[in-house]
Amino acid sequence: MAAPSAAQRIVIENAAIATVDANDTEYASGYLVVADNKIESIGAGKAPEGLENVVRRIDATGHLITPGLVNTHHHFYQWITRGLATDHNLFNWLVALYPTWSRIDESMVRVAAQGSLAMMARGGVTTAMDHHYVYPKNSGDLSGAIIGAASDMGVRFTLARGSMDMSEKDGFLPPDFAVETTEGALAATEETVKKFHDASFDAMTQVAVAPCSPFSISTQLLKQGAELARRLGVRMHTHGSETVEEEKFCHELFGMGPTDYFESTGFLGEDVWMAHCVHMNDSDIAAFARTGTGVAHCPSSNARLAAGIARVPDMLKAGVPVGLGVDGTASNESGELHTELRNALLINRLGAHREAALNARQALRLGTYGGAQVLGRADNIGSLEAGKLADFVLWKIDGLGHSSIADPVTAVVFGAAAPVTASFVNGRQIVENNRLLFADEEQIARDARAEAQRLARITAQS
Ligand SMILES: Nc1nc2[nH]c(O)nc2c(=O)[nH]1
Repeated sequence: MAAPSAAQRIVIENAAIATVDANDTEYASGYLVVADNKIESIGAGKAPEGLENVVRRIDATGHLITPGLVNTHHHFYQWITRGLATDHNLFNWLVALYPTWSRIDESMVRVAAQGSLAMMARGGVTTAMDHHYVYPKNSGDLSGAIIGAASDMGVRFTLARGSMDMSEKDGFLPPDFAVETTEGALAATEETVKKFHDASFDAMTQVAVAPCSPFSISTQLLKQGAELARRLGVRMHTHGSETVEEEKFCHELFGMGPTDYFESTGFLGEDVWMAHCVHMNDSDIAAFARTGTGVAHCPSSNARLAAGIARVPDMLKAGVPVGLGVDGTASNESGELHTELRNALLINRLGAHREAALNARQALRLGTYGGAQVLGRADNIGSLEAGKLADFVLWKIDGLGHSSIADPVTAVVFGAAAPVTASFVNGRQIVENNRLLFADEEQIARDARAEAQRLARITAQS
């Protein structure tokens, strides 16, 4: 029998390190040793001597190393419908955009996924997710195109296979032509999980069951979606409590608020994370804490759509797992996650808790470990600890934007978006000096423009 090949090591030294472990351990000058796709050791000072099979040494002087950022809510297809309906609230924004979104096809979705992923990855995202809920008839293999784009770029990825089965004719929001049948959506979701979901420790692709929102889905889809997810052992995701209009809709149709409605369908639990959660009262937050339901906090999108300010400090105090989300880029045109750390901190300080709402380290935790928690991956990513997967970022903090800020974490969270000198996923470098190593940004930009124009033309002709 052939001897197992020895692990290949990468040694990184002389960096400030924020591990985001349970004790928030930090090193003013430390080292990180990667062996194959895992962190082998991490600590203060220089790396241990005598390591074998060291294939690369990096002198990270002038950098902060953090866990890779984890994005917990997005809609990639919206990359080709950015900058539209810019002065709308959620409901009239959705009504304005559904007719365009209902005309997407596989080629458009592939390019939109590449654009969304590229924008995040070059800014330090190592784990991404896409809540894709628009599946027009005969539009091709949309889920396959999205997953292929993430895999090509080397980004760890969760596809939340979304669905909508209720429309205007039922008194719901989407136009009739934009929705699937309940049975069709459930069958396609099951097929997607069986084809793509990987449950292993170092999985690069996972799939979640993700009916869209209370005003676009039936109670049956929520209940059967929850049953399906639990039968297959995968996570569940949806939008909830985003706006006052949604709250009113739920009270009028279901006789209760969104959180009680979700709980009545089985759609709360440790295996669920929900986007937005802006309009939550004390009992809603307590229900999330009691059931272990996670939250994807999307501060920029909530501001763009005038939704409100989520009560993140109260959620954290109650023990609710909270991560950060870019949200779709039709409601957050920047498409970056690293700026959401700063926006989460600043926007939450406009709420009841003022300057005590969040600090820099809590913001970093939301964007890393918190994200890993809500995606169900806190055992393998989200903090820098021996045995965890080697997903991490080297932020350059000795340049113009940051060198005069003494504290490295404050520099990265409060300061301008810090340049990413290197980003690693699963022990493999995917970004160097803010450039993607496995994608051509200029080509993606050209393709995205062409596909955005093609979609606008098709919509105008329909
Ligand atoms: N911010 C967003 N909220 C949503 N609700 C829903 O049903 N779709 C969306 C969306 O695309 N963005």
